[in-house]
Parts: sequence; structure tokens; C-alpha cells
Amino acid sequence: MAGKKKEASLQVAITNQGQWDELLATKGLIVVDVYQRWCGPCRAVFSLFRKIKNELGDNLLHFATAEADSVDSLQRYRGKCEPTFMFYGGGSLVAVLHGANAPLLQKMVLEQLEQEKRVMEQGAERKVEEELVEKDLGITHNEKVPVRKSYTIAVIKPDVVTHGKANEIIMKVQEAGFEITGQEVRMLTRAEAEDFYQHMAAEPYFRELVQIMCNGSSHILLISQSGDVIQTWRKFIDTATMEGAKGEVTDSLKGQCGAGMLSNALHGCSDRSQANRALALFFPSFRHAFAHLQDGAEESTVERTLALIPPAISREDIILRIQATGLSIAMKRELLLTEEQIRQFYWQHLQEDHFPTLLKSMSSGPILALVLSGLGAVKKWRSMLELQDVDWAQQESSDSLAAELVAHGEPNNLLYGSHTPNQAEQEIQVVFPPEQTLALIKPDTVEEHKDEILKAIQDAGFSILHMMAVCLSQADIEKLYRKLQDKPFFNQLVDFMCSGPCMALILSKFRAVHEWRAMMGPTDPCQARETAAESLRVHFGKDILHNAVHGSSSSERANEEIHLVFGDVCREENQASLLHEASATAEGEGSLGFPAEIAAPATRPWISGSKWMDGYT
Ligand SMILES: Nc1ncnc2c1ncn2[C@@H]1O[C@H](COP(=O)(O)OP(=O)(O)OP(=O)(O)O)[C@@H](O)[C@H]1O
Repeated sequence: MAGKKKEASLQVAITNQGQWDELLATKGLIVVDVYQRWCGPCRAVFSLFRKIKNELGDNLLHFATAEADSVDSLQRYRGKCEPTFMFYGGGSLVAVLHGANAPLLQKMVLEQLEQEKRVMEQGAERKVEEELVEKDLGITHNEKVPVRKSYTIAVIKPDVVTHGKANEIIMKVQEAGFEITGQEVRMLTRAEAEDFYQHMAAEPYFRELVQIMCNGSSHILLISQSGDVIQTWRKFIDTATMEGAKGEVTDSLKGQCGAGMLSNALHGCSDRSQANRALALFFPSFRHAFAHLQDGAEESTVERTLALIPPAISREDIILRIQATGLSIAMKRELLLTEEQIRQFYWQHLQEDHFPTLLKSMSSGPILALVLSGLGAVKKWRSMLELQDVDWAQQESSDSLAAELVAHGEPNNLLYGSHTPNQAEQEIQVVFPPEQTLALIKPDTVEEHKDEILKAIQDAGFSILHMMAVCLSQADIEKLYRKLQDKPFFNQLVDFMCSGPCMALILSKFRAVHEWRAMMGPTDPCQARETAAESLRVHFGKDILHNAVHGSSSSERANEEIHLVFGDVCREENQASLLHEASATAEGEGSLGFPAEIAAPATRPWISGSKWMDGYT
């Protein structure tokens, strides 16, 4: 694998205007990878460049990386999401390529080098392609660089819809220059309202707010505009006015239509992460289609993707490579794939001659499944995989993932990545099935520490499906802790747990039971100090009885306890959401995003819950 040092010696790193000017004075052809600070240079092409350099050994061929944000001359390339390769000869731009298309990049490097040599050796005219830059970016010389569109979710709340004012507001929104890209009228379920307002879960008015949102239909709008639509929208709803019945201009939209602090007519997300979450909640299938609306929308969205790594690839190596792309590993597990599962993921190879070898390799041991998360994760990971098929990857000197496979005598196309954000979410659910657990914040801890604990829960990646303050009855506590009824401290425990309200939560995550118990730490905070110093019980527990939090001890217990504390509410909602999912799947593509004929239920026994076998984790 290429170390940083090797990379630096192949590509000159340009980080300021002075270095850029110096670079352009270099004799020969310069191929510059122009990158954005948040994503770094394109590592995927590094081995290609190294191979070309090794093969040609040409002193007139130079490679460089340049950070668009730090070089004034590259201003017009700022905020671009695809890797951009610029070719310079004699200080002039001679070609541009957008995207890490390895075969095309290789072809262009060779052609441009030949051309530059003809210019230098035979006095041929250099084709300076100034216009090319603009053409490639879709703008003309005199136009300004277009400002990117951004999006947010706006909700016209039930109170306004009930009073027949929704259409008036929608007209006002359009007049103000907001583009309504998607619209849905629907009554939110309780779970959706709770999810949507999860950032307010700790507020005393949370339940009332959720109730208001479930009282009637809302208009959910996906709105977009050039620039920062999140802020513009929030400002708009606070300041725009509507005409009253007699034509007089009255209060702001919120003020005029809203009937109180909670029934305040309109919602606007307060930041990008809220907007992304709301988009995923209300327009999940739209998310991919939406990519064309704004330049690099996918890359500016934090998304998740599923990566499958074959047994032959070194785990340490792949993790280092992924980290170098700026993506983070949100979840990982080793597991053995059944033949059926391999067929599902690699259906595009089913008819190929190499399929038997692929099948053998993928079932030769545990594969590593990863959930990668970050800006444009789907595309980023796939661009690492695209290098699998090109011939040059088979060179032993090559640094690509494919070359590593080939070096192990394996086919070079074993790595897998989801193709779209929607597909990724579905596949993640299958490979990392979410589990639910009951968490309680115990009576003496709720008031003082619930916010910190809730934050820790969210930071750890749990979804909070339900949350409520609850005074558990003596009978409930006795059921909850029935296995301890012979213990000398049992009565004390029951009294303590009945001494005030607990905060009860249903948490969801892959292996939620285990993860939540690991976060809580051992029963006794004193002992926890020795073995789990960062655990919640160390931070918030007082002693073995007053140990801050409770968590179910197994998946079965979690189901029982959730039912005990939350009753039938959840069961009804689960059934409703299952029905909703079933009808959504019936309308759309196969449930993993595979073509319907391949994803027919009979060919997907594993989706309906057949076991995924863990290897070592
Ligand atoms: N020796 C003890 N003395 C007093 N209280 C105890 C003792 N052991 C356990 N408890 C209390 O009983 C609760 C249940 O005990 P259990 O053995 O099930 O521990 P746990 O599974 O870590 O905790 P929890 O069930 O609350 O998640 C503990 O959380 C603690 O409040």
C-alpha cells in the first residue's frame, strides 16, 4: 500500500498560490488533481499515476495535487465534488477531466504528453483550451460561477392545514423565490413526529408538540434555493407577512397563522443535519433522484453505504485506506455469507464465467461488512471499487485494492458497494439488522443528568424510537426485576425504582442490547471504575443500588420489558409501520433495490430473517 511518503514524491503537493505559479513554470506536461479540503486528493488514481510514471519514466511528465481552497487561480473549482484533473503544458491549460475515470485518465495523460512533446520538440502549436474549463463547468466566460442549490424540509403544520391556509402559504413561499421540489400531504404517525422532533426530546413540551403534529394532516415541502436555503427559509417564516382579510399587512407567517408557541404554523430545520434527517424521513426514495438538482448534492450529504470486503483482503489495510478517504466506519462485523446471499449481492455477475470463482472466494471465510459514513459515501466508496476492472490493476506494483486481490490469486472484482443511498440504507438494515432494547434512566438521575445521558445515547448512534417519563408501579418493578426477588436488596430496589418518575426509552441499533449494556457499564459503579471508566454508571451512578440506568439483558427480555413499560402503543405502531413498509416495497423495486425479477421473494429467504452467521467480530 502506498505510504504518504511515496505519494508525496510522485505528486507535488500544492497548497498556496506561490507554489502554484512555480508549478506552472515547470517544463513538460503537468497533471494536477484539484481537490477540496474536505475530501483530500483522489487516492483512487494514485496507483494509476505511479504505474504510468514507472512505465514511461518520462522526465517531462509531472503529477501534482492542489487544494482548490488555498490557490486563488483555482477559485472557480471550489465546492466541486468530483475529482478534477487539469492538464497544463507550458503554463497553459490544455485539457480538463472531471471524475476519476481511470481508463480515460490514462488515455488523456498519454495523449497530452505526446502532444506536449510535439510542441516542445517539433514546434507544433499548443492547443490551449481555455474555453474547455468553462464548457466543462457548464458556464460561459462572462458568467459568474453558479451558486449551488441547497435544500431543506419545511412543514406546514396541522393547525394551519385544518384552517384552510396551506395553499395561501404555498403561494407565498413560491412568490418569495423558493422552489418546491417535492410535496406530500400526510398525517404523521406518532413515531414519525417523535423522530422528526427528536432534537427536542428532552423538552418539557415534547409530548404536547408530538400530539399537535399527529392531530391532522401536514404539508411536507422539500424546498430548494440557491445558497443557504436553511437560513433563508427560517428568516422567511419569521419575517414574511400575509395580508389580513381587509388587505392590511399583518404579522409574520408564523405569527399570523400560528395559534401559540407549539401550534406555530410552520417548521424549518435549523441546520444541515436536521435537514438531512428530515429528508431521509419524508422523502427517502427522492434522495437519490434529488442528486441532479444541485451540483454535487450527494457529496454534500452525509450518507451511509454498505461495503463488503472479501476474506482475502487485509483488514488493517482496508481500514487505513478507507480512513484516508475521510469516510468513517460506523459499524463493522465479520460474517459468513451463504451462497444465496452472495448471489443476491453479486447478481450482476451471475451469468459471467468468473462467477464460480467469485462464489468460491467469497465463501472461503468470513467477509468483513462495513457501514461507511461521510460526505458522498456511496459515490466515494464506489469510485474506489471502479478501479477493480482495469487491466493495469493487475500489475504487481500497482497499489489498488484490485491488485491486492490479484496478488492473492483472487478475482479482482470481489469488493462490493451499494449503488445508491436508498439501496445502501436497505442493505444496511439487512446486514446490520436493528435490535431494540429498553433503557431506563432511574428516578434519582432523571432530573439532573437526563440531557447528558440522552446526548451520549444519540452520539453513540442509537435511534430513540420512543421516550417518556413514567412512574412505574410497584407491580411493574416487581415484574421487571422478578429474577432478583430472592435477593436481600430486592425490597430496597423496588422502593427506589418507585420513588419517582423514570425516563423510559426504546433504543434501536444493531446489537442494541449489547451496545447499551456496554455503555452502561458493570452494575456496581465502584467496580465499573476499574473496568469501564467511561461508562455511564461511572459518570452518573452513586452506588450499586443507585446506578443511574437500566438496560434489558437480552433481546427476549427487551421485548418483554418494552411491552411492560410502553404497553400496546408500540405493538400497534410496529404493525402500522410494517404495513407501510410492505406497501412501499410492493410499489417500488425489489426490497434491496435489485431488479424485481432478481429480487423475487423466493430468491431472498435471508431478507425474511434467515440467520446471518457471524465469524469473529
Ligand atoms: N448488591 C446489590 N445491592 C443493592 N442493589 C443492587 C445490588 N445488585 C444489584 N442491585 C440493583 O438491582 C439492579 C438490578 O440488578 P442486576 O443484577 O439485574 O444488574 P444490571 O443488569 O446491571 O442492572 P439493570 O437490571 O438495572 O440494568 C441493579 O441495577 C441495581 O440497581
